[in-house]
Amino acid sequence: MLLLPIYLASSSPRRRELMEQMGLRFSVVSRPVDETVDEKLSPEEVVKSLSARKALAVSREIDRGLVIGSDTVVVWQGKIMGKPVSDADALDMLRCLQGNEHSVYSGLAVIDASDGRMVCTHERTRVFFRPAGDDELKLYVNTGEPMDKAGAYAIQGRGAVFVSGIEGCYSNVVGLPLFLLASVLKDFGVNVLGSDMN
Ligand SMILES: Cc1cn([C@H]2C[C@H](O)[C@@H](COP(=O)(O)OP(=O)(O)OP(=O)(O)O)O2)c(=O)[nH]c1=O
Repeated sequence: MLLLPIYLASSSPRRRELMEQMGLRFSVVSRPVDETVDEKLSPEEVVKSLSARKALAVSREIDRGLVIGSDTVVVWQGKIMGKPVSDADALDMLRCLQGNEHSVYSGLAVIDASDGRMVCTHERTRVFFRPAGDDELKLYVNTGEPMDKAGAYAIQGRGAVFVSGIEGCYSNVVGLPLFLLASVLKDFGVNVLGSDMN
């Protein structure tokens, strides 16, 4: 039987590493998408909509295979934070997050390119930051790590020094909820732990 190719529709090195952690054979194919969203959408609607757009942009170009798209945002007191646009923006985000709890939402869209069937879902993780002063936050911004991360931190990097705890899925915070991905892939006939592994 021909194995179904799997495509990760993402330019994120974190998502690629998380996919590798699952032992899946896959290709990375990322296409630019319009990331503007209606401000009235809830966080889960935002991440699901953007995940679907990313996966669709790739699935349109192929005849066969499963395409995975994902999007991650940080939500603090109802405010959706994407990636910071400047160091000052990163510092503003971190000032909000320190000493507080926030949620990380990741969307997950999987499309079977052969028939267009799509499963689109999301996961939420609560994250708790200890209090931190401006001196420390500025030092962190100066590392450069916050710049391509939603909410201006990386739990898998030095940003971990601020994280006093989480409730929920860890890989969801890094950018791809792996237990959810495994469960959705099963719906499409791919068993991550099974002998039919790609
Ligand atoms: C909160 C958090 C986010 N992130 C990252 C994951 C995502 O790469 C990024 C959120 O940006 P996204 O827009 O979700 O993804 P991306 O632009 O990096 O990649 P693509 O759209 O091509 O898939 O933030 C971390 O790496 N660690 C964290 O702790």
